[in-house]
Amino acid sequence: MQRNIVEKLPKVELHCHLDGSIQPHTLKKLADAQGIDLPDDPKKLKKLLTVPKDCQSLLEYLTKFDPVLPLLQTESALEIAAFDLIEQVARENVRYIEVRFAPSLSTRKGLTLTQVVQAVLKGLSEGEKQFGVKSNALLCGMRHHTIEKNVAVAKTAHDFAEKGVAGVDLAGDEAHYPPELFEEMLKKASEWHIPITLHAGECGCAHNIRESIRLGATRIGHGIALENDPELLSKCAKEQILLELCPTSNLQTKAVKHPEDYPFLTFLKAGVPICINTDNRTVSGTTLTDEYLKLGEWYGLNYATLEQLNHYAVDGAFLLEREKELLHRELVAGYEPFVN
Ligand SMILES: O=c1[nH]cnc2c1ncn2[C@@H]1O[C@H](CO)[C@@H](O)[C@H]1O
Ligand SMILES: [Zn+2]
Repeated sequence: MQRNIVEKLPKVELHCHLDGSIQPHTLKKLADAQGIDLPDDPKKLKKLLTVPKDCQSLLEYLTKFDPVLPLLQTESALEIAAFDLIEQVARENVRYIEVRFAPSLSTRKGLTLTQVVQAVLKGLSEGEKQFGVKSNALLCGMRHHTIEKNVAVAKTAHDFAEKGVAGVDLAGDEAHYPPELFEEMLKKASEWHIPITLHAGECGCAHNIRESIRLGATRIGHGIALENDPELLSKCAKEQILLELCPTSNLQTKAVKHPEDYPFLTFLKAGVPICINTDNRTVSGTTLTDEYLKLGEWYGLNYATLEQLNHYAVDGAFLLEREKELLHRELVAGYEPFVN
C-alpha cells in the first residue's frame, strides 16, 4: 500500500480522544493565551506530550494527559481543540469521526458539563462546516470518579441525544476499576437508550469484555484480551460486537508486547468485526494513515481489507441507518479504483 493513496482513501474513525489528539502547536497557543507554561522548543513540546518508546503501561500512558487538561478548562479552548481535531482528520479524508472526551475533566474552573459539551460541539460543527467532516461526540465517564459524577455524564449524554452526542464510554484505569463498578451508570444509560461503547480488555482481562457486553456495550474499545477467550470470541462474532482497535496505542500501553503478537488476524478470521483507530493522535504520535500503513506492513493488508474494516466501522457507528447507508456508498466509490 502507498502512503499517498492510503491518505486519500475515505475513512471512518470511532475511537479518538479529543484531549489526546490536539496538535502540539495548538496546545502551545492555548497555553500562551492562558498564561500557562509549555516549552517553546517543538522537540521539547513533543516529548512532553507524546509517550516515549519505552512506555511500560496504561497508567504511564495516561500521565501524558496531565499537561493537556489544565488547558481545556474554558469554552473557547474546548471549541478550538475540537476544531483542531477536525482540521487534522480532514487532511486524511476521514469522512466520519466519533470524538470522545470526559466532560468532567474540564470542570476545574467552574464550567458545567453542559457548557463543556456545548463548547466541544460548537468546535466540531465549525469543523464540519469548514472541512465537510461529519462527527458526533461520545462522553466518557472516568473510572476513578464517583458513581454520581459518572451518572451525571450519562445524564448529559441523554440531554444531548440527537444533538451531537451519540453515546457514552468509560475511560481511565481499567485494571483497578472493572466494569461491574459502573452498573448503575450503565443501567441508566441503557434506560435512556444511549448507545454504549466501553474500554475493555486493554489490561489483559477478557472478563471485563464479557461484563461490558452484559452491561450494554455494543462496541468495545481495544478488546485485545478477547484473544484469550475462544468462547467469548465466538459470542462477539455472533453478536457482531465491534472492536475498536488502536494498534500503536496497544503497543505503547503494553496491551500487546510485539507487533507479531497483535491479534488482528485472529479477530478477522474469527469473524469479529474490527475497525482501526488512533486512540490519541498526539499522545500516541500517530495518524489513521500511519495505523493503516503499519497494519499493511505487519500483515500484508490490502486496500480491499481496509475497505472492509471501514464498512465494519460504519455498521457499528452510532448513526442512523440512512446516515450509514450514505457512508457505505462513499466507501464503495472511494475504494473502487484500488480493489480487484
Ligand atoms: O487507551 C486509553 N485507555 C483508557 N483511558 C484512556 C485511553 N486513552 C485516553 N484515555 C483517558 O480518557 C480520557 C478522556 O479522553 C483521557 O483524559 C484519558 O485519561
Ligand atoms: Zn481510548
